[in-house]
Amino acid sequence: MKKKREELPMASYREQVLDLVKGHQVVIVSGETGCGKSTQVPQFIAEYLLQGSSTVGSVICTQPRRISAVSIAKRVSVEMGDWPRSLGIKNGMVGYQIRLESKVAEENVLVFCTTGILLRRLESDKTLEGVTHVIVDEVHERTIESDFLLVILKQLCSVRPDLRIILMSATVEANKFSEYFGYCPVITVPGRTYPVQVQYLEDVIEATGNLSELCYVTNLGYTLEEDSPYALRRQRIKRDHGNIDVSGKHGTSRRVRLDWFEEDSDEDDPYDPTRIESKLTTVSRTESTTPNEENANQDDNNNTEKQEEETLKYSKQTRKMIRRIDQDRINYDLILDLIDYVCIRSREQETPMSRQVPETGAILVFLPGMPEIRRLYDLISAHHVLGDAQKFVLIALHSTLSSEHQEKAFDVPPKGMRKIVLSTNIAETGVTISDVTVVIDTGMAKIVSYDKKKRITRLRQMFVAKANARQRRGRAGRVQEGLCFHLFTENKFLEASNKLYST
Ligand SMILES: Nc1ncnc2c1ncn2[C@@H]1O[C@H](COP(=O)(O)OP(=O)(O)OP(=O)(O)O)[C@@H](O)[C@H]1O
Repeated sequence: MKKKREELPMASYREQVLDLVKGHQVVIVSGETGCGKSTQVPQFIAEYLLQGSSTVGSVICTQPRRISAVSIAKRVSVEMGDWPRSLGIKNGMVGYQIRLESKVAEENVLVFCTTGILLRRLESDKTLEGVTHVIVDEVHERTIESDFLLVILKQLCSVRPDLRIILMSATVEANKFSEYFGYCPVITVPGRTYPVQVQYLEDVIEATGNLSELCYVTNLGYTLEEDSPYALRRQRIKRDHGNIDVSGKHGTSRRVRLDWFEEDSDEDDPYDPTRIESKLTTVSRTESTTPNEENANQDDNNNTEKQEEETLKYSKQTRKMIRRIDQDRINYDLILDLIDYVCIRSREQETPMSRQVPETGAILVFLPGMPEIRRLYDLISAHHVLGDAQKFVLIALHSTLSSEHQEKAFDVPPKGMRKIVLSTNIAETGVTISDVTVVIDTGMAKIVSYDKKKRITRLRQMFVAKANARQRRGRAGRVQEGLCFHLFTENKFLEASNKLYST
């Protein structure tokens, strides 16, 4: 455990963090995913307080979600050497507090809580008596609560000059927060994750559909019939010839507009081999970027040429399927087939794809919301093999479920059993489900948006931004190497917005 801590990129920034915190009232730690900011920075401060001659002081670390507050508290408690199950007890160093659940003792030097809990405390304890350090994690998510907390903390700075505030953020937007806090110092820490093999929809279909021509049949066998609910309705294409003059009786003439609708053909045009490829590779590059996103875009640009070449390798059948498939719908048949392939059929084959599939470890499926989780849960439970509760542990992860239920996602099942976690974007950041080796990403999320006309906020199902898709795939490589299936095409990924939405 100690060695693992030392290997995290954050470990070599310990002294720098502590020195800056001593010298400045507000410090920003901007770390890439997996650098260890959520688990390490709170420990650095807590350990510093414990080593000090004075016994006064405590650290509060806020998390945007209940699940991350609890899971990080548990991890940190173990890393700090607390006895098992000593969270929130008198002899323990670490505690946590979330809605309806408080495991905190006065003696705890480090307490994790949700942003809402700290806001509630500030109503009655305006100066945060006894607290010497407040750490606000994932500030880049920009929720109303976290923004509001920053406003209050900024005011508190002048009342409590001894209070130290540490804001932790992904690399995007760190400078904005620094500006808000009078250009306070920012420490930037590189990330660390294990390699994750990425398969897009076209790879999945190529490997599952029509490879007998290429001599390696995978037998996943996913095909999409034209009348499938997951198939696109035939597109109607508007043909417009503009205004034309039409002559009438007695030498009169009239100007009319000539336009009509034609049904788009589902067939690949044999005389125009570039037709499908060009549709598959046309990428809009007009999005605006922030400096921090430029690296990501550079990667995308470098990939474009390679991608154009690679697109040619997909068979006619795959290209036809990609054209037919409706990527805006959750394809439950394909997800079920893929889980079945990962857990069962890939073991029986020797193909390039099956060799990449990890034989053990948990499968994490990203879905947009509770109705979708419920539907897939029912389908898996009714499956002739995956529904066997002796071999598969099925867990739903959603913010409305109790923390007791959410915690089951972190338990590693006994040998021989495989865990399948169906989650919304709450598993996208902040939490580490240590045994995940395979991620299946539908690319969809439900996002709170404000309807100006109706003046209401509502949940809209949207395609995720590039950064979110990267974040999701990274969940397969937190603790070991992994594999990610994105159930959308590489082009859809490249066309996705650069802007990170908040989870
Ligand atoms: N419960 C756990 N079990 C095993 N390893 C863990 C656990 N929690 C964290 N780790 C290890 O510590 C690393 C850092 O985790 P941490 O949550 O601190 O990262 P982070 O930089 O805050 O990233 P993110 O913001 O993406 O969550 C993980 O990548 C993982 O290797």
